[in-house]
Amino acid sequence: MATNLSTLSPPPAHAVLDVHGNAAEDENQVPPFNISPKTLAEMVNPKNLESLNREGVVQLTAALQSDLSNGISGNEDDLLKRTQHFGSNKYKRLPTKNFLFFVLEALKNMTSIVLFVCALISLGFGIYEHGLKHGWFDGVTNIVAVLFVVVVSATSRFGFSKRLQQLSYERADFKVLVVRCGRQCEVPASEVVVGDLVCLEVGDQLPANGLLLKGSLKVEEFDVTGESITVEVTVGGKPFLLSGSKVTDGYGSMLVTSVGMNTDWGSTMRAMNREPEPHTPLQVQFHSLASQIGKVGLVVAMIVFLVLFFNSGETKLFDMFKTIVIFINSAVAVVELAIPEGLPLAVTLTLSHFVQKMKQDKVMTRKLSACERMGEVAVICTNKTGTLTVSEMKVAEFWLGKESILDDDDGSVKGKALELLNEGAILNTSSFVRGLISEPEFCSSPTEKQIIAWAVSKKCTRISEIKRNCEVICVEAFDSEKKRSGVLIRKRKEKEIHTHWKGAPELILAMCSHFYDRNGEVKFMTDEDRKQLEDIITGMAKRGLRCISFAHKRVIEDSGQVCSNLEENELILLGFLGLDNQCREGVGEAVKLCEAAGVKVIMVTGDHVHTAIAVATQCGVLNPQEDQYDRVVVDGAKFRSYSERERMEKISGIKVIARSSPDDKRLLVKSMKQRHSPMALVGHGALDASALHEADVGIAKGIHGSEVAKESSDMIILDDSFLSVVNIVRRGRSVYNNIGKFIQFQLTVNVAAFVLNFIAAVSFGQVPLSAIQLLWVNVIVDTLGAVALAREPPSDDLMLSRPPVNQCELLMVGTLMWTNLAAEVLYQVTALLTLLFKGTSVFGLTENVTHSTLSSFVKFSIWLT
Ligand SMILES: Nc1ncnc2c1ncn2[C@@H]1O[C@H](COP(=O)(O)OP(=O)(O)OP(=O)(O)O)[C@@H](O)[C@H]1O
Ligand SMILES: [Ca+2]
Repeated sequence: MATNLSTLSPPPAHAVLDVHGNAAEDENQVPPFNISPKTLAEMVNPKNLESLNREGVVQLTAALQSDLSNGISGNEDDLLKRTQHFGSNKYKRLPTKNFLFFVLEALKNMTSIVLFVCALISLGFGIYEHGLKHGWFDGVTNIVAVLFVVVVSATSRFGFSKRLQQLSYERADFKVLVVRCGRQCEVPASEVVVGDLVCLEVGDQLPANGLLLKGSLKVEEFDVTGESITVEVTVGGKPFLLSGSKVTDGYGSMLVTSVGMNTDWGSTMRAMNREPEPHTPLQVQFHSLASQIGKVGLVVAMIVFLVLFFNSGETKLFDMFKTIVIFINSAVAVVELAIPEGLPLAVTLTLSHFVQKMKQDKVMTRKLSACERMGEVAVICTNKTGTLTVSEMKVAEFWLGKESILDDDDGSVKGKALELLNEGAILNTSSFVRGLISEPEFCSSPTEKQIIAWAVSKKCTRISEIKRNCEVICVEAFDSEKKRSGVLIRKRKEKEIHTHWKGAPELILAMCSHFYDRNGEVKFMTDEDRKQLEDIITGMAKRGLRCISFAHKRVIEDSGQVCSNLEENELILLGFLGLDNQCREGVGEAVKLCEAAGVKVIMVTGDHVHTAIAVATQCGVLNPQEDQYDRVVVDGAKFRSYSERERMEKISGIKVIARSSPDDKRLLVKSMKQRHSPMALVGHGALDASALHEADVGIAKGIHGSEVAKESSDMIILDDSFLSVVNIVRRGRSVYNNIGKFIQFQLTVNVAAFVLNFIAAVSFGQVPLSAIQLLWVNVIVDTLGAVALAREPPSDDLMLSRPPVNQCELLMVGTLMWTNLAAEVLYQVTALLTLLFKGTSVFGLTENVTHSTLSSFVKFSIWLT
């Protein structure tokens, strides 16, 4: 999109209008704002142009005690005053569920209720039979035991819900670039106040409602139904910007007019908060497994009850009733133990532990189910710059036309070529300077940062001077799709207008008809020249460099009217920069580890094919001995042109996609889905958002990722490193591993206790493990066991020579596990039954036999953990 800045009447730098004549006399007396939050809110949403025109942007800025170029003063008093008057950019959240909620939840459980009622009845019997003094004991112990169980289970669930809450707090806050007191600084979105100037570029998310002051943008808004619509926002047209929208093109700055609950986004967020976190697939499966087992348990419990009842031979009504209560108690306990509620809980705990651990490893989890899916991932698709390689680049080569220029012979370059190149480098960028003028710090993509730093290092360049002399009329922002950026500038001193382009070298070269030579002369580009220039580009790429090409053209002013579009033909080539980008330390090993673990790594990069091959070889993604490049490396354009069938055929071989556009990532995700290979995708740009969203696990980069990409992702790697991705895979596998172990443990205990009680009841007419005892075992198994297993750290052999986890396999749990389980149960039941039936004769046990049975059983269970 070409953005025309010339048509906008530039607002005065300092608005001195005192609209309300309300000057502060006393320094300490905070002058109030004479405009209400309500008026402001209603001006922007619904987009009320009339009311805005009545007020006027300049006057409005002044009324908000802000400045069109310097922003608000931003000191503590100022910020406080603003939040007091206009509110803060925070959203009221639903009160968190308190502990009592979880206690009630646990009490609502059918088993708890039955046991509680049984305990009450047994208290009644006790007192009736033995009098208050001696009869209360049994009943009260039972009641206390039930309550204790309830409290323990409520505590663990309460803790988990708090952790999840914390997670969503962190998620909602992102960094925003604002101008305060003339300086650009990053603040969390929640600290943006009314009156702030916010700088916006492609990929940003709007933190509040406001008005566009400079530049022009395309934003993606959400209408009431949640559909996204693209809206053009211009200063002269409709300058309204709504909180929560995403910037898809252009750049500019906005004045914040409403924050927090005064924006629509506020209500959206509130609605979002209300939705409970949906269960992950594993949790859902285990819930249904638990309830199915519960049903089986119920049937068996009925049988146990009937057997017990008919064996008891009670005839007196009172005794019969009493026995029934005891039996119901036992039967319920059997069911309780049979139900593996521990399974869903174990998954929940394992996942929450995962989230915590990942946070320590600089990974933020936005979606719980992603933790599970990471264990299944068979393909990791990653970009190159900053993930496989370090994020800093270095200018390694500089070519002026066909001549390579070494650092120390700058002086030998004649003419204006170098000056023009520097101009292009400094003005043709969306980056901004942060910090003090004396120690500038550039904030932008690694590429732009390096280009500017290189230009600044040239003796003849002074940023401030160039910026003062040149006015930017029109811009075309860089994105991965277009792979180039351009500006139209007016030089005030020389009264000249120039177009500057920079971008991927083949693209720029194709737009050029002339080039500069070392003597500063402009020469026509013959076919032979063109061929030589192409060879230079290929040569740089083969040395592993990212190549950026620069071109310019002087535009003839046609009756004083400058066209607002950037010219794309007959440009003069200025030169090439080659940026060196080293691999990250340890990436080679990490890629190897993935290979050993059966996870394929695909590198998708916007760079030249040869650059991609060179870097991929360095990082170990390509193996120069084995790989035939024509099979494993594919150009983005070619990949896009494949028919669906062709793509499916070739995709298993592809390891590198070069000169890719964001669309390729989406195609890749789609094809992998069709092949049922779970994939994780690492992305950063705003245009990667849909691919990130569609991938099984979308991973956004924390440092160089755009807000939109982060918003669409499942996880964010805060250090941008590929090593973190591998780390998540390892943890994801450990989730399955721990859960697998837990299933085995829980089922063994359940089945053993179940069988034991059943056999004893049928043949003995009595259950060895009483209801309360079983309840204890249940707590230990379900809760403590889950906690213990969830914390098991991942080991390296989870990665080595092991294929990715397959979810179906886990649940059918392999034959090995069933044999293990059967053997374990058989062993336990035999041992315990021997103890129970023959305890007195064989081991000479005289004590309460059931007591030792219980303790042996508990020991078995704990030992299993
Ligand atoms: N800021 C920029 N201005 C102009 N051209 C650029 C800029 N950044 C990159 N390029 C050119 O565009 C090409 C693709 O860059 P792009 O940023 O799209 O890659 P990418 O998809 O992010 O790849 P990677 O995985 O390596 O990060 C580069 O090879 C370079 O020639
Ligand atoms: Ca249970």
